[in-house]
Amino acid sequence: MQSRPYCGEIHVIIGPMFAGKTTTLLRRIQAERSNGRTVAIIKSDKDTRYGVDAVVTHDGTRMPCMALPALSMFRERLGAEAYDKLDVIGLDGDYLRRRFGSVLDIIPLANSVTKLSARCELCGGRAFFTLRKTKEKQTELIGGADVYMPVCRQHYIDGQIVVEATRIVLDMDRPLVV
Ligand SMILES: Nc1ncnc2c1ncn2[C@@H]1O[C@H](COP(=O)(O)OP(=O)(O)O)[C@@H](O)[C@H]1O
Ligand SMILES: Cc1cn([C@H]2C[C@H](O)[C@@H](COP(=O)(O)O)O2)c(=O)[nH]c1=O
Repeated sequence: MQSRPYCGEIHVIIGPMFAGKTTTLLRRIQAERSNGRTVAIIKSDKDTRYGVDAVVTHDGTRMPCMALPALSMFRERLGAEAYDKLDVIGLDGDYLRRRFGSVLDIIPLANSVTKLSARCELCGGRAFFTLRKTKEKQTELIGGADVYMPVCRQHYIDGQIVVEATRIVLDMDRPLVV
């Protein structure tokens, strides 16, 4: 009797910044390696925050990785047969709580989805969202605690009002260019 081909697993971890997505991933990798498995680590080459060729947590734990311009290139680099278990991590929402990147597209294909929370920097409660502290408006803005903070629902709403008011005031102070 022919055995069925192994068809792999996909596990997704989402959540706001500082929720421990990278920490969880690095722990899983460590556990897989301890079990004698070979693990490839891939990240977007846009993420240059704490180094180009390493995945780094916000508290400084790091592991070397391959940085690719598009994550879908991992098939070209490693071969479609090279993996049987895929752990994917990413932000589910941007600073305006809109879907971010393509991690949500993988959910219908996944075996498991874990949404982590961080600690709200304003009240210590569970933080589900990422607040941008600066006035930049573009969706993609690489940064860490200098630009972003995790917040609970209440402080997200309060924070958006404060950030928007600050933006208006700063824009009023800008010299008029004619
Ligand atoms: N407000 C916060 N809530 C939770 N963790 C925080 C916060 N600020 C800093 N950290 C640090 O960030 C670490 C999580 O970082 P990391 O795993 O890189 O998160 P993620 O990949 O989800 O952004 C925590 O272990 C903690 O040391
Ligand atoms: C909310 C938000 C985040 N980003 C960027 C900022 C960081 O470089 C990454 C998230 O990294 P983490 O490992 O989850 O901490 O994404 C962005 O470009 N736009 C946003 O709205």
